[in-house]
Amino acid sequence: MTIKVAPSILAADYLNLERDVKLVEDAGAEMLHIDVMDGMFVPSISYGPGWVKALRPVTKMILDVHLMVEQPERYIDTFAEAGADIIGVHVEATQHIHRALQQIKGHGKKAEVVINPGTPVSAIESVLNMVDQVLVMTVNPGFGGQKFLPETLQKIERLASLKKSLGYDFDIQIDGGANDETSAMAYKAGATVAVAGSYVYDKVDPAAKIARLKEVTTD
Ligand SMILES: O=C(CO)[C@H](O)[C@H](O)COP(=O)(O)O
Repeated sequence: MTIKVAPSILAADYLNLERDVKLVEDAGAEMLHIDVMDGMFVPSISYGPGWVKALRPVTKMILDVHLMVEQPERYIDTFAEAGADIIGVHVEATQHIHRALQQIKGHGKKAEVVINPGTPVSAIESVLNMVDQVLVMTVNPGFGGQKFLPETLQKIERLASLKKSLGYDFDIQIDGGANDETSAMAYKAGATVAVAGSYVYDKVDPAAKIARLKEVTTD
């Protein structure tokens, strides 16, 4: 067993996106992480469903769409139709998290709930039975290249323990500041997927970085 790797295109070269996507796919990444930011829920603005639609035919990787937007239920249908496989919604961004997750599942897509560093696991306990993935933000969302917050490890441990005791089957994903050291710690705590942006794409040899993430998390 190793951690699954989800490179974030936030750190890729947008003018050579197809090349950067194929590079990580060939290196064994299982998912492609697409950070959608609305300039409201988070300060940055990134991309919309057109990007998902453009990416769908160029890769077989799972398209993992992380909606960092206010009232994400307004956009779930559009991203599902664009070709997302997993759609993630923040519990902090909607008054109706249960309905938003139902909406995702209604499209036959995998449903993900996301919590910010300041949000406790208790805020999502009542929906854990209906999700395919829980994303624990390991930085405050909005920007790539931040430092991993080690206090989030306790939440990963708590989720792993709930998953075991309640017999659930969701993935536990980390996002923010993932590198070989922090991914190894998160894997030990129970994380099963690492989103990695700047670690994979910022310097030379993304393929070697992915291999390294797998190496440090091999049981
Ligand atoms: O969700 C995000 C930002 O809100 C990014 O996916 C995340 O920050 C990954 O970037 P890095 O690996 O460079 O920290």
